[in-house]
Amino acid sequence: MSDEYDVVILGAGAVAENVADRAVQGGLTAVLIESELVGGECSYWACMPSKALIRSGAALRAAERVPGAAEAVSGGVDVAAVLARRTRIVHDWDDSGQVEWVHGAGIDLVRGHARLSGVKSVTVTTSDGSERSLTARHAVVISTGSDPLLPDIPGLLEAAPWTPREATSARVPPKRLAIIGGGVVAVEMATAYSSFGTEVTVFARSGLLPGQEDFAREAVTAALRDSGVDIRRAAPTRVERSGGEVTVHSDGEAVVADELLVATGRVPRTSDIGAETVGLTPGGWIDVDDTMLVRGFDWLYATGDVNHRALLTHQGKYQARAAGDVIAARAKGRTVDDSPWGAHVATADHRAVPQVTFSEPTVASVGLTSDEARKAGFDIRVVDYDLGWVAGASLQADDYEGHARMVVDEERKVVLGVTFVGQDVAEMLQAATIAVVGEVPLDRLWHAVPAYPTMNEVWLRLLEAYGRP
Ligand SMILES: Cc1cc2nc3c(=O)[nH]c(=O)nc-3n(C[C@H](O)[C@H](O)[C@H](O)COP(=O)(O)OP(=O)(O)OC[C@H]3O[C@@H](n4cnc5c(N)ncnc54)[C@H](O)[C@@H]3O)c2cc1C
Ligand SMILES: NC(=O)c1ccc[n+]([C@@H]2O[C@H](COP(=O)([O-])OP(=O)(O)OC[C@H]3O[C@@H](n4cnc5c(N)ncnc54)[C@H](O)[C@@H]3O)[C@@H](O)[C@H]2O)c1
Repeated sequence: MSDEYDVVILGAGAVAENVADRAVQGGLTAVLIESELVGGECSYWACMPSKALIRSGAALRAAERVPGAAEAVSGGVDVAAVLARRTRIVHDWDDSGQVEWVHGAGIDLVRGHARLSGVKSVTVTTSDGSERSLTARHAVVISTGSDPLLPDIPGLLEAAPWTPREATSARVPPKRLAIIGGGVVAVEMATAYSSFGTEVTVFARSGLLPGQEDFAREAVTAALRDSGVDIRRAAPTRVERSGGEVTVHSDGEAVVADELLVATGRVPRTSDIGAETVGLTPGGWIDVDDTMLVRGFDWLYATGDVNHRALLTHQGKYQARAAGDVIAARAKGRTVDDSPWGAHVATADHRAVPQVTFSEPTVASVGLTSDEARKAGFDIRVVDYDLGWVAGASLQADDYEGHARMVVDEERKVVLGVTFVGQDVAEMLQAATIAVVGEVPLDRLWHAVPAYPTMNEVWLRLLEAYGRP
């Protein structure tokens, strides 16, 4: 293996893999450096295992809502089978399949901890303590992801709390689980663990899913409470562990649990990457332009969680495609298209980020919420429709409950954002993303006919509710 590559990439998560792939397809050589598992957080401790923990409960409840199938449901989820499926989905935390893909794609892989060591220079410390220097001819890419944020609560660290890693890789569910945080991780893990019969208490100081439309937040909160989850709008003030039990103090009350999950956000994995050797601040998020070039550099890029643009795998991979392509274009002297929505920029990060929270009901949203659109100065009209009134939804489940909202830019008559809440709405999101990114005028959307009887007919109802422009 050479010590000089066109592109040297710190990390080999899903995002880094895509940078390398695009760079190689653009005619460059690339090496990934990984200290843990190739595939990163998403494959082994985040997106994939968390959804595996949720899916069985969702499938069971979907069956219970359809007479004819409901009668065949004779119990709750088989927890051992759910956990076994989760373990299969993460390949028992073995990355050999991903390593095979890396080699098949013509990418080199070095195992070890990578640190920047000057301009276009990276030093790798391998597991036996030896060091190896790698030099980049064109670009170095930081794709080291993020770590869980542990808030400064007295007693928290001593109580050995779970981070999302322990929650998604647990071999046995606890009888009682307390969760600090009200974001996506907290909501999804409360959904999963309550389906296992665990008694769940959530401490969410700003309520659940801040940043989402209020109707979505309320629907998820009500449904979790209905399924027995204790949701408290409070921040813990003190935590203590004694033996097998952990006590969380808040508002003069104490909640006792067997495990405590901290899901209060993320910090950048940049404290030990040699950031100081190139003038960056260790432990800080890395500020990039729309081509993922770190501001102030012409050879250093940052993609994925570490640049703090949108902490989602799909957005990170989108940034990676832009970065891999632009690195190749710059290296080969080809034309760079960095105008908005060009081939070499991640414009969608600003106003068209899709996200699905796999709760019950599921929340699928893209673009601006009504609040965000107003704050951004748009003249908007908000169009709401009850998903339960759509014929396709009434077939999907008896007494289907759900809601759809479309936020319209009145000046240009285009969709700025969409939120769906309900069972099985995740797969409906891509149409909304296309409408938002494509800035499809409403009068043209009328010609995008949804098939009958599917839940996508909500598009027709939203357009009718808006009125033909
Ligand atoms: C519980 C949970 C569920 C989630 N679910 C979803 C979801 O459903 N959908 C979604 O889109 N997003 C989800 N996310 C977010 C998603 O996991 C992240 O956005 C994504 O993993 C970021 O990818 P990345 O490649 O930037 O970082 P990572 O996946 O963290 O990859 C970084 C890699 O770099 C390696 N590394 C770090 N430092 C070094 C170093 N110095 N030297 C060598 N290697 C290094 C790490 O070992 C790691 O493999 C979830 C997050 C959590 C916590
Ligand atoms: N399905 C998905 O797309 C998915 C799933 C999981 C995670 N993710 C991503 O992973 C990232 C991390 O998720 P997350 O849920 O950890 O972070 P988050 O930033 O989404 O939510 C953190 C929450 O914790 C609350 N909080 C912070 N400190 C607190 C305290 N001391 N006491 C009580 N509450 C406190 C905040 O108010 C906030 O609601 C997010 O960016 C998310 O988008 C995505």
